[in-house]
Amino acid sequence: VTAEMLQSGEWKTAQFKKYNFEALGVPPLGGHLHPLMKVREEFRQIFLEMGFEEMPTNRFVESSFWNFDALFQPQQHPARDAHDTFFLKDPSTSTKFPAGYLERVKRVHSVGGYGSIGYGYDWQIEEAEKLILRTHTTAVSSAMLYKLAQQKEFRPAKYFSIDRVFRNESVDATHLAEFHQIEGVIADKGLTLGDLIGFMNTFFGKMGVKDLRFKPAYNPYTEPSMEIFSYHYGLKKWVEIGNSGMFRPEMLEPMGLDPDVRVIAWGLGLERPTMIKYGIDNIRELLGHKVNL
Ligand SMILES: COC[C@@H]1[C@H](c2ccc(C#Cc3ccccc3)cc2)[C@@H]2CN(C(=O)Nc3ccc(OC4CC4)cc3)C[C@@H](O)[C@@H](O)CN12
Repeated sequence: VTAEMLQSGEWKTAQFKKYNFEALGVPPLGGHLHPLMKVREEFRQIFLEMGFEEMPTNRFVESSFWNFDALFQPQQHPARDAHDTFFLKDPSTSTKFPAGYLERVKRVHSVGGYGSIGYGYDWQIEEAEKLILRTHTTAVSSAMLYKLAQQKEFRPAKYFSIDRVFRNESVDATHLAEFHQIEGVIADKGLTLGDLIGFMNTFFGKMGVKDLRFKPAYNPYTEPSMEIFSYHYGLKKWVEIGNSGMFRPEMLEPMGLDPDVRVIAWGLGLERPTMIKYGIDNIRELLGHKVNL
């Protein structure tokens, strides 16, 4: 029946075939999770079954204070300039920080403390107030550790996060201006580098990745730091699968954590394992053909 038939009255004399009530409707297309979200869920289950608590990473905008200064990353570090970081225009700053903590961060950057000589530069609050798109989820890890340090009684903690991070980098077939970072953090008294190495073997072992190798590396916020490698039998070569380290005292003690509290942490990306698992060799396929990069 059409609108014309109704208007003209033709519907009164039209011959219609018998309605077949047995006819099957068109089967609705089933939805499906995006490959990145399927792999995210696999990692989340591994963390949850190992007793980790998920961190609140549902805010992409971060202050430079929590993303860099709290992590003892100096204000003149190249990662903090507009070539690598997305700065917000409006609002451009946040000014709410815990006063005492901010003073201790300022001091440890400029004159040192807690056994450190610091960086010896004139730390500027204006730099710390700048709002950015977080460049790593470690910004949330620092806020969680600060909160842990405010507890009256220290208790060990295991946190994880899997969420988007943003870097103002040139994009190519395997790098985008944004990607997903997977991060794990374990805080306890007396943890050692051996515990970190052992835990990496256990964690990656749950994904069938064995025989890890660790290479000394540098991060502003961890000392020692190690890149993590695994032998890829398909590619017949060692591939980097993540980065790790022990958060520095210059990061932990200004928060108020006791000097004997050690925090081991590690991170990896979500895109690479997803592309390997699903045999995707161009990151554009991961984000749909519409993404003109
Ligand atoms: C700017 O790029 C950063 C991203 C991403 C990354 C790197 C470091 C961290 C970190 C950290 C960290 C360190 C110390 C303390 C806290 C966090 C997080 C993500 C991956 C890290 N990478 C990466 O994921 N590679 C990877 C991971 C897993 C994998 O297969 C699965 C095991 C089965 C295969 C490959 C290495 C490279 O892909 C690298 O080119 C891209 N990296």
